[in-house]
Amino acid sequence: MASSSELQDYLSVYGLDLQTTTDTTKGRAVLSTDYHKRGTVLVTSQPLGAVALPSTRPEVCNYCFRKPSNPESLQRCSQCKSAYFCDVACFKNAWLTYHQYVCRPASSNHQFLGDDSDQDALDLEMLERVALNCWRYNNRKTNQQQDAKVEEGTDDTKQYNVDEEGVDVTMEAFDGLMGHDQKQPKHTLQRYRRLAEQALSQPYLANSGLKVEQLVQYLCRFQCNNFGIHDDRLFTIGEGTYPVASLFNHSCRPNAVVMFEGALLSIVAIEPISPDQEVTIAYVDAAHDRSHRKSTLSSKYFFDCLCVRCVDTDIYGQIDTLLGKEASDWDRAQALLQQTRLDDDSDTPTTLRDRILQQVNDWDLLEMSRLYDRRHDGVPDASKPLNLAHYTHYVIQFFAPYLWSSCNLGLSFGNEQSASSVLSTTAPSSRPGSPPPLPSPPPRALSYFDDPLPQAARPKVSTSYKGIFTHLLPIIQAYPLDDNVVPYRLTTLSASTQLLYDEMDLGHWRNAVKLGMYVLIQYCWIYPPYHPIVAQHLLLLAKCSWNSIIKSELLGDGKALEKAYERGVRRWILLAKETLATVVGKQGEQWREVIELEWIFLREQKLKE
Ligand SMILES: C[S@@+](CC[C@H](N)C(=O)[O-])C[C@H]1O[C@@H](n2cnc3c(N)ncnc32)[C@H](O)[C@@H]1O
Repeated sequence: MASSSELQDYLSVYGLDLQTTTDTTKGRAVLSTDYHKRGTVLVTSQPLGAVALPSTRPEVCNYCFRKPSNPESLQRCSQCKSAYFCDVACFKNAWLTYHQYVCRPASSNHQFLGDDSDQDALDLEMLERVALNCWRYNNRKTNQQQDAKVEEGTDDTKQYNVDEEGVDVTMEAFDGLMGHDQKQPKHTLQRYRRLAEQALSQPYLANSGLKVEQLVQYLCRFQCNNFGIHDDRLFTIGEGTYPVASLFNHSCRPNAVVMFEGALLSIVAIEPISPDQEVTIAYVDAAHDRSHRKSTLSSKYFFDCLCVRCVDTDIYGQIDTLLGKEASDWDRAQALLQQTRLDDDSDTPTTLRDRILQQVNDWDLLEMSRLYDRRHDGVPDASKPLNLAHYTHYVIQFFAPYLWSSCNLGLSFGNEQSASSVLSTTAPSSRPGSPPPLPSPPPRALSYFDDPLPQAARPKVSTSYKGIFTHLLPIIQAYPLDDNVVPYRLTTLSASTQLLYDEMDLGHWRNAVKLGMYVLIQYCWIYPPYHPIVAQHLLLLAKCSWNSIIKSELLGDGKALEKAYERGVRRWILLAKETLATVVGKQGEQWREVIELEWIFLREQKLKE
């Protein structure tokens, strides 16, 4: 067994410390010992076991979990016909570590069958993989101890590099994980016992000496600790046991996020973190209502969340009141979206989707921009329900300066500091992988604004989240509401997000821009500005705005509208570049896309001059 300092040594290299709290439910907490900039990779974590979701198997390398842009380039195992690999090297590594044990001829292959919702199949596969690794590790340790006895006087120096996560570190972290075995419901333990017996019936585990109780304990740990593995678009592609990453506690307003490069997990700071501050990640999506978050955290992780967002009196806590109850709203939204339109002759939209779409179709972007322009004193008409268009344009006046100042782009009226120069200083140097050779347009071009929004924007209120919230909450809550489409409710957000993707699929780019702006506002309430979901959404907005320019040119919509989209493209690209570079990194597809879009956009602007 590794001495307890090996894990601590590993964490200390990253400026982190694992401390035991006085709260027995909480257990340990990871505290920072240094000042960490936003974007810093706080720690990396290797999987003890990782399984791809059945639906993603033909697209993901079964060993390294990379997802090539062309899935056809993956090579399929000729025996089981269900595992795909980047190349021979990945196949060999997989074969040596686990695939030789789990690979069965396609005709007898039960394990890989099933769909993503077949939790038993996923749990069983993960259990077998982790059990195999634990068994091999224990064997190796026993052999090493015997060898050490024979070679008396052997040097007892460490066998690992402290800055690399050796297997000793992974195993020490795994051994200490909480499983809340005593709190698991009886039926769950019965299910785990059945899975454990099934795993031990496999020929390669039958003689491992592992016991059913031990495997039941592993399964309890999986429930409270495992991660969904996502690709760089944040789509879940698999599940992994990452013992080192599992040391981090939860907050609904976290200061760090989990990112993946293939199967390698990184914990990345999304806010500056000071010494003695706890590093937290989110176990559940913050875009859920408080009762949903709390019940998931309580049933799956066995704790009552008392984070800053879940504490009533705090400003973040009040956000949940604004977003509304999700359980009923969410169900209603889904039901309404599914509901087919019964009366096709009627002009009155009958589904939530139709109502939102009608508001989006009626939404005059130019008129709204003028009404809520800094030169006018536009506030929504208090006698009418607050619709999506008025809500979005009114609130974005507050959130645009907030995003700008949070992202520290240094753009303001009379301040021509180049965004790229700021980018180069804020981009993390610790991130692996070098940027691809991409065109680099003149930096001043994008940061030059023909209108000096947003820092000079009206209304002049604080650009802090708290300031905006305190100012806006009583105002937007004072408006009468159309019960069917309440702009700030989670129900409306979820329905609008689906509609946004549908409109993009249909090439309705101008509607997509409007919906995208609305969704951005809701994200600003819910996520910190450097959250990867926000970064990804900014890129989407930039793309929709660019496509709207093309469409406007084709349809001859007029210069004013084109200008509005151009301003949008500039802003969203700048923000997307900054946030992507910081939290997602410059090695992925999204970085390439934003740089290419910037290049095309600036070339077009030059041609127009
Ligand atoms: C992934 S582990 C986190 C590391 C854990 N604290 C440890 O010592 O191993 C998840 C467990 O930590 C505890 N936990 C995590 N976040 C918490 C929080 N915000 N409040 C209370 N307990 C928390 C719960 O017991 C949960 O089941």
